[in-house]
Amino acid sequence: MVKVSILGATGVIGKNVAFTLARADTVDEIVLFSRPQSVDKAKGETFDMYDALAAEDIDCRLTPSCNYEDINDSDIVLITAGTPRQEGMTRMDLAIPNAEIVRNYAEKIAIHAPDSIILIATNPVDVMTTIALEASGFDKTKVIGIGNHLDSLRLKAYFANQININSSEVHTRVVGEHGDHMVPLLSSTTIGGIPLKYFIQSVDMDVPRLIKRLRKAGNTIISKKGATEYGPSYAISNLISTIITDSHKILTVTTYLNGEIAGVSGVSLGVPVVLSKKGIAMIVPIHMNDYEQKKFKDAAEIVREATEEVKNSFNYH
Ligand SMILES: NC(=O)c1ccc[n+]([C@@H]2O[C@H](COP(=O)([O-])OP(=O)(O)OC[C@H]3O[C@@H](n4cnc5c(N)ncnc54)[C@H](O)[C@@H]3O)[C@@H](O)[C@H]2O)c1
Repeated sequence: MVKVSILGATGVIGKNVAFTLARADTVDEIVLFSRPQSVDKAKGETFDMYDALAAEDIDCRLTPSCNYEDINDSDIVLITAGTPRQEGMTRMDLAIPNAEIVRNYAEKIAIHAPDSIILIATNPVDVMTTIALEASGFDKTKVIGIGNHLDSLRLKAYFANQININSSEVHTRVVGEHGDHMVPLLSSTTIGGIPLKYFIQSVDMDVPRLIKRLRKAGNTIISKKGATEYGPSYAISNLISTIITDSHKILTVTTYLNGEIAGVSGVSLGVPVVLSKKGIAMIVPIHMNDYEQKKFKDAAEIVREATEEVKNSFNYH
């Protein structure tokens, strides 16, 4: 029996993750948790999803709820509740109000689903990962932010499209902050097993332009359709399926660092990890060139400052 609860399930990301996960048919129950004022909407979402699942003969239980008891015994609890980013806003503009929501939910998860793995999508996700870690009191291997997984998927797709090859041939990662200070690891990117620096000598590829596009990807989508939807939802359900199936894939997520990468400590950042049904089985020791390492450390300082600012704001309430 595999149970996943989604806190913020009536939102764009929450409901899309619920539907994507249900369709993947790897979960027995999904709790669509919302505030009392939104629970009727959560009910409507489940009715609509059941109709779609009937067409595919999928028997996944969908539980709309505003009652914390319903998240009891969840294997994974995903937090997507929060204010979404509007055009022109940085993820940091959302930090303080969203931290209150994440802190409250993390405390409730610790009471009702103490053996679960917590996933956080709410932005700024690197800051929220530390907030959830401290509020839940969980081991750091069990509190995971949806950091740079989506950024890494985007970059992989850009490279593949640019040279018209299957995306499975591209191995690339984005680490650091999920935001303006993301660090694409070009030095360790390979295409068909060949390091990028050799590959770009024989194909026409404007890498700086691709990186610029990557940094603006979220804002570009928000400016054109109001919200990011399919990309983050598929990235999140992909992470959940990797954990549930214990498939030990290496994916890039946000985790609290204790000096494992570039000596960075006391802050949550996106790094590649091995994911198992226990959470983070291992942080993968990445090699960065001097430029990437400097940018990674810069990102660490920026996220650390924002995390401190958010934590200090708690004292005023
Ligand atoms: N990490 C990523 O890759 C990524 C990608 C996309 C979105 N996000 C983030 O995920 C979050 C949700 O995005 P969305 O597009 O689904 O937003 P949305 O506005 O569609 O949904 C937000 C949800 O949070 C709930 N909510 C709002 N205020 C609340 C409060 N005070 N207490 C409890 N619940 C509250 C709403 O009812 C709704 O269910 C945002 O913070 C967004 O920035 C992260």
